[in-house]
Amino acid sequence: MSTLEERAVEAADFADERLGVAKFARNSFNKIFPDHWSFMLGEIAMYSFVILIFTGVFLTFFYVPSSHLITYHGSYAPLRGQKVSEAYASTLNISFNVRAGLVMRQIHHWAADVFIAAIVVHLLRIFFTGAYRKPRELNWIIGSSLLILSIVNGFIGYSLPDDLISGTGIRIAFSIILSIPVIGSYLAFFIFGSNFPGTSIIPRFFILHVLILPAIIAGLIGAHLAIMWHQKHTQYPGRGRTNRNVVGIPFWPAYALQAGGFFFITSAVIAALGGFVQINPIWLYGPYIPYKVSYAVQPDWYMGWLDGALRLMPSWEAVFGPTYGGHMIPNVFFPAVLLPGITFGLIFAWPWIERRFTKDNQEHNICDRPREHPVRTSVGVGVLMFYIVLFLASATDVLANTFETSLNLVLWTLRIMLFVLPLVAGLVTYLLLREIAQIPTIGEPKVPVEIRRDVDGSFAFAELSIHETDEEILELPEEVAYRSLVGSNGGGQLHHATHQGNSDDVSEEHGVFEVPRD
Ligand code: HEM
Ligand code: HEM
Repeated sequence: MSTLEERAVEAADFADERLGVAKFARNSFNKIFPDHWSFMLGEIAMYSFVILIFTGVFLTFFYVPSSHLITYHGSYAPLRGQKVSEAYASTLNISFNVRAGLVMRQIHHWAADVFIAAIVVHLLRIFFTGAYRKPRELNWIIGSSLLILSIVNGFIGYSLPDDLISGTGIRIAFSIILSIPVIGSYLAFFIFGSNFPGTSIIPRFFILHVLILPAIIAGLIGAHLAIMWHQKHTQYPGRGRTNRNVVGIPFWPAYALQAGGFFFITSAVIAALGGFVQINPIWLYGPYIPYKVSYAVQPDWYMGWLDGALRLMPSWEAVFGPTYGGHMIPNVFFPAVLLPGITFGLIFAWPWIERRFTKDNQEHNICDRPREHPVRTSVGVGVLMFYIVLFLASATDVLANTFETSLNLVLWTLRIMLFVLPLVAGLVTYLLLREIAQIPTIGEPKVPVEIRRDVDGSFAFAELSIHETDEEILELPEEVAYRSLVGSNGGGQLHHATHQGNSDDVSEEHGVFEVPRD
């Protein structure tokens, strides 16, 4: 052994004798992970969060969290001589004077958008495959909390530059908090430290954005992954997969290298977006001045549904009659407090709502195919459509301009679509899935077809039997050697065994292992 190897072995022995790391490492390295492209969605969210931390730390070196007004003398000529906040001036400084500052800002912003998009699609994957059912309800709850915290941190993040768009967003947030019955005005003054805009909100947002919320999010992601590791991932139905086993690739080296590679791919895509696609050019919007607002002001995409709800809400002001002292609930309360409350309340409660109807209290480690659950799938599609229409509604002014029509027409069209489209989408999905269920061959393995072309140019089709293909394509021998892990939890040694080949084993899938789930 070379000296370097000797040193490495000594270091490993040192750690093992004191911390018992060898057993832990062996158990972890041998852990079996089911594999499917849709399991990468959670990973994209995780990797984007890592990118957010790296780029965010860079930004903290230069960003100044202060609403204090100064006269701008920086390198962006059109704004010279204007009164702007230090926060705005420092973000301009990051964009124009700090080396790699603009690309870091843009990567941070793109990473935030990708992060939340990945979370939402990950949630949809979990929903449509029923992966939230027993025993994974706790991870569903932690995940839903992560979604809320990430949206809030995204909103706070893009409020930090204190430009005209973000300032408008903070003003809307102030009105929303004010609208909460009884406690609204106290809460708004507590959070803002004064009437709007005040000078406290930017520094307070800063500390929430760079420390408190990321720390909570990081802790919850840790818990989320630890629970997933302990419970073992679900797997899709397929050859050899049962509710009681785990079929997949070992953590080391296959899974870890695949995941590591995927981290670099995610980083590369986000870096390319940050490098080539402009996002949030705050110098074009100008500094925040409370009495100003501009055309085509849109928040980041994940706030679009709330903005759309605010726009679509009719101008009703609910007054709770004389019995309650004639208390008026401001209009914004319904779309901006009640709607998110109901939305997230339903998301949190979904596993239990479903259980109430299905009375299903069994453990489920095999994912559902969405088509096999027409009710759940069509409810999901209908609800998704509701939020897509709300999202579209955040662009009412742009839509009216694009289609050269009146804002009122766009507003009313979207109001009607908000209730009609989800019903239609849900119903069509339900009917289609019922119809698919009638197809006799549904769920059966696809039958391979051989196409032959004759010398005269005509084609002849012949169906091959599954048996034929198994033999011809996979070349399965009678006796197949397969490796399996013995011992519980995937913690045992890898060993070889001989196994009688049958259609239900997974041994012919290269590099794939099977272990008992418990
Ligand atoms: C859930 C995680 C996070 C999200 C969704 C997020 C999102 C955002 C967004 C959208 C912006 C506006 C960027 C722009 O166009 O200027 C921003 C700004 C900022 N973020 Fe984050 N961020 C996150 C985590 C972090 C972390 C962990 C740090 C630091 C440790 C950080 C530091 C900053 C700073 C200093 C700014 C202001 C500078 C600027 O706007 O360029 N962020 N963030
Ligand atoms: C910051 C946000 C999140 C991160 C970083 C994250 C990360 C992950 C990762 C890496 C996995 C394993 C791979 C996969 O199945 O995709 C996973 C699984 C899971 N996540 Fe998330 N997740 C987040 C948010 C959510 C949300 C919003 C929900 C649902 C409301 C959720 C529910 C679950 C569940 C139930 C599992 C287990 C899935 C299974 O075994 O099939 N997660 N998460």
